[in-house]
Amino acid sequence: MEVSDCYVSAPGKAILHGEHAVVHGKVALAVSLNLRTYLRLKATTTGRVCVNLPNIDTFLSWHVSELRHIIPHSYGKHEEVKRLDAELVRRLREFIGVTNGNLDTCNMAILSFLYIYLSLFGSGELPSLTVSVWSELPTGAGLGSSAAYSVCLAAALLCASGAIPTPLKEWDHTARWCQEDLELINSWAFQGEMIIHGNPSGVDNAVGTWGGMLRFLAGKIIPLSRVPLLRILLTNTKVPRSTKVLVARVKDKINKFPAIMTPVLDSVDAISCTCEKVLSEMTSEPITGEHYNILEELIDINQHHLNVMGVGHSALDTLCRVTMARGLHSKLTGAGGGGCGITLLRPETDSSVVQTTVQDLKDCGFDCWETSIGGPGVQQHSPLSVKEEVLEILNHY
Ligand SMILES: Nc1ncnc2c1ncn2[C@@H]1O[C@H](COP(=O)(O)OP(=O)(O)O)[C@@H](O)[C@H]1O
Ligand SMILES: C[C@@](O)(CCOP(=O)(O)O)CC(=O)O
Ligand SMILES: [Mg+2]
Repeated sequence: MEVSDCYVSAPGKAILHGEHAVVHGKVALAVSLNLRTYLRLKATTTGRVCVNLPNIDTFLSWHVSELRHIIPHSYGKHEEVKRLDAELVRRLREFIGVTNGNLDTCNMAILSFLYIYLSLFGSGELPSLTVSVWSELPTGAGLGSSAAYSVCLAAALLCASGAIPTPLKEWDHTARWCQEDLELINSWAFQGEMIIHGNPSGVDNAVGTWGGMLRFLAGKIIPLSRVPLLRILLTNTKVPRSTKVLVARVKDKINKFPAIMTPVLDSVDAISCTCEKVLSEMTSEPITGEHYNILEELIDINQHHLNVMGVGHSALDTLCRVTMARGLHSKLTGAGGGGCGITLLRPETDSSVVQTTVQDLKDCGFDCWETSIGGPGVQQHSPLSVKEEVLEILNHY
């Protein structure tokens, strides 16, 4: 089978409000970041499928005949599926040697690659190819690296299978797919997220697919086109954590104390809705200090709620305390339990205040940088439009 080579990329995300609550049917507001995951898919004639994941030190390859044995008998073509094929997952776990349900970083990444690859190609000839991925995002830190990875896999493998076209024309540097193709990419990326997260809401892969800022509620995605330019500081506490474990922890808490936890989730929902309303007002009337005061209060209240849900961490408390000492408000973003937090900067926040805050946070051992938000969703690239340092890594394999 002939597959065409391609480069694709997808952005990471920050959740402004609604993480965890969104898994339980509440509203989340999320925005894409200017940090991206890049993937190169190269057709080969070696008869092998090679996966190079330098961020997580994983380099594996199999002969297509080995992979052929994994596919359940009487396997039909899976063009669009909402649920995981449990039999395929079971066989894949057996193949990579994980039977106890405990998946580490490498196994989760490989399982989601093989799942999408075999689902898309399993009913026909398995193509020989090499997939290499490099990300600017920290892995497992709350910025949606799993979703950016899954979106890239879905886009590249769907193109390779011919299910969607490669949108890049000869003269283009970057190109995006039509709405229908994006929906297909998003639904396959969601499958990857199901393997990595267990029970994902779908908000992360939606941001990775469409980019920009969006409101997400029970699978319904509404892009927010009228939003003010927000200045945000991102801090990575570097405390490792797993989204899957944290999502399961919140679920246990809700099951244990439903009467206590339900109002907390409802309150987070109201925070997201209030935030959305304020952001919209900020685009239709002159921005005032009061708008920012409300945004800051919402951040503080939500951070308390996330602590109540059991997804805080002392490093995140340190982040909140250190920034508060400079008059800045922070909350965790993503699954919490460590990982990253966001700090809202006011338009009038002096660059000297930003600099000293960044230094204070670095002195705590954290990574910290001001970020720009709202970058494009999944894209196909010509090699010319991939940053040289990224291209060098992807072309190394
Ligand atoms: N660049 C990458 N290369 C390979 N796998 C990745 C990459 N980025 C993320 N992953 C996969 O996603 C997992 C992290 O997902 P998760 O715990 O949801 O954290 P995050 O907040 O970054 O999405 C990793 O364990 C790995 O399996
Ligand atoms: C906690 C959650 O709301 C977001 C998880 O984001 P991340 O994987 O930590 O980047 C889970 C989800 O929405 O699926
Ligand atoms: Mg994730």
